[in-house]
Amino acid sequence: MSNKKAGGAGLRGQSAGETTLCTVGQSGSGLTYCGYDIADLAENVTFEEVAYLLFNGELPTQQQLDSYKTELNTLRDLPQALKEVLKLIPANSHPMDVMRTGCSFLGNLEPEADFSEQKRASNRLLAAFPAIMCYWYRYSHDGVEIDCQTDQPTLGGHFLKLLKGETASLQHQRVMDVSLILYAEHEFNASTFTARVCASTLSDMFSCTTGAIGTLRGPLHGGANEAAMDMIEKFTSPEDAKEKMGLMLERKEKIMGFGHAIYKTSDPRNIIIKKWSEKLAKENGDTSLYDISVACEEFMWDTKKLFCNADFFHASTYNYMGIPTKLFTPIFVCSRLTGWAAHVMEQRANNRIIRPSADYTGSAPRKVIAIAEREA
Ligand SMILES: CC(=O)SCCNC(=O)CCNC(=O)[C@H](O)C(C)(C)COP(=O)(O)OP(=O)(O)OC[C@H]1O[C@@H](n2cnc3c(N)ncnc32)[C@H](O)[C@@H]1OP(=O)(O)O
Ligand SMILES: O=C([O-])CC(=O)C(=O)O
Repeated sequence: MSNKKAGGAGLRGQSAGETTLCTVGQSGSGLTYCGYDIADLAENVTFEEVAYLLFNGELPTQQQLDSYKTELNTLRDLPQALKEVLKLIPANSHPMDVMRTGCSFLGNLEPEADFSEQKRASNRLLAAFPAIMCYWYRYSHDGVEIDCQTDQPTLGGHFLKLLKGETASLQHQRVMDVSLILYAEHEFNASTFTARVCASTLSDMFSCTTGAIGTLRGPLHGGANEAAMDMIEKFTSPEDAKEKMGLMLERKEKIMGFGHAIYKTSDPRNIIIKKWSEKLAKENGDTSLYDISVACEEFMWDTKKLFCNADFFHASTYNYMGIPTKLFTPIFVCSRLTGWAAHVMEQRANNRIIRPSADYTGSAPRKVIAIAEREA
C-alpha cells in the first residue's frame, strides 16, 4: 500500500491561487490557454501568436504579430560577454545547466530594473534562449562559433537553423512550432509554481526564470522527454520493449513519459505530438522508433492504466528531426518561458508573498546539551 499522505502530499488537489492563463484537466483531459483549446491552437496558429496571447491575453492581429516578430528578431543575438561565458562551459555539462547559467548571466548584463520592463525582459529571454543553447552546443561539440542571427521568421525555424547550420524543411519547422505551442503553458505545474513563488517576493524576471529552469530539469517534470528517449532507444523491437518495461515495473521503477499529476486518463498534448511522430516516421522510412513507442503506450495502458504525457512522443518526434537527446529539455525551456513569464506578470499584478505552513513532525521541545556531554 502507498504510504503517501492522502490530500497533503505534493499539495495535490489544493488550489494555490487564481489564474486567467490556463485550465488543465477541467473536463477530465482538456487543456486551454486563455480560453482557447490546445488542439485549436496547435492546428491554427503559430508559437509567436501563443506567446503574444499569453503575454497580452488576446491573440494578435496580423499587424500586431508582424511587429511582435520584428521585435523578437532584434532580440535574438547574444552579448559578447555571454558568448565568452558559454565558451567556458564544458561539453559534458548538462544543457539545462547551460540554460540556467545563460539566463542568470543575461540577468547580470541586462537586469530588469523595474517591473515596467517585464515584457522587455520576457521577450529578450524568449528570443535569446535558442542562441544560448545552440551557441554553447555548437562551440563545445563542434568547435564552431555560430552566428546567433538567422534569416528565419519563426523561433522554431531559427532554432533549427542555429543547430544545424541550414534551413530546416517546412515540415520540420511546423513540427517545432507545434511542439513549442504544446509546451508553452500548463497552469501551476512545478516549474511555473517555482517562478510564481520567486515572483511573490518581488524578485526579478531573470531570477524567477532561473529558478524555474532548475525545477524543470528534473526527470519527474521536463527532464522526462530526455529520459524517455534514453529508455526507448535501448529497446530493439516492440516485443523487447514490452518485456523490458514489464521488468522495470516489477522492480518498481518509474517509466518516464507516463502518468500525470492532474490528468487521469489522457494528456491532450499526446494525441497531437503522436500524430506528428507518426508522420515523421513515415517520412523517415524507418518507423521502428515510432512502433516501439506505440508498443510502450499499449503496454502501460494495458498493465497499469497509465497513459503517455506530453513528453513521451516528443522523444521520437525530436529524434526523427535529428535533434540530439540532450537538447530535448532545453527546447522545453524555450517554449515554457512564455508560461513562466506570463505567470510572473500575473502574480505581480495581484501579489501576496507565497508562504504556506508545514505540519511539524519533529522532536518535542528539548534543551541543548553541552557539546562535551553529547552522545553519538
Ligand atoms: C511535461 C511534464 O512535466 S509531464 C510529467 C513528466 N514526468 C514523467 O513522465 C515522470 C514519470 N511520471 C511520474 O513520475 C508521475 O506520474 C508524475 C510525477 C508525473 C505524477 O506523479 P503523482 O501525481 O504523484 O502520480 P500518482 O499519484 O498519480 O501515481 C499513482 C501511482 O502510479 C504510479 N505511477 C505514476 N506514474 C508512473 C510511471 N510513470 N511509472 C510507473 N508508475 C507510475 C505511482 O508510483 C503511484 O503508485 P503508488 O501509489 O503505489 O506510489
Ligand atoms: O502540469 C504538470 O504537472 C506537468 C506538465 O504536464 C507540464 O508542466 O507541462
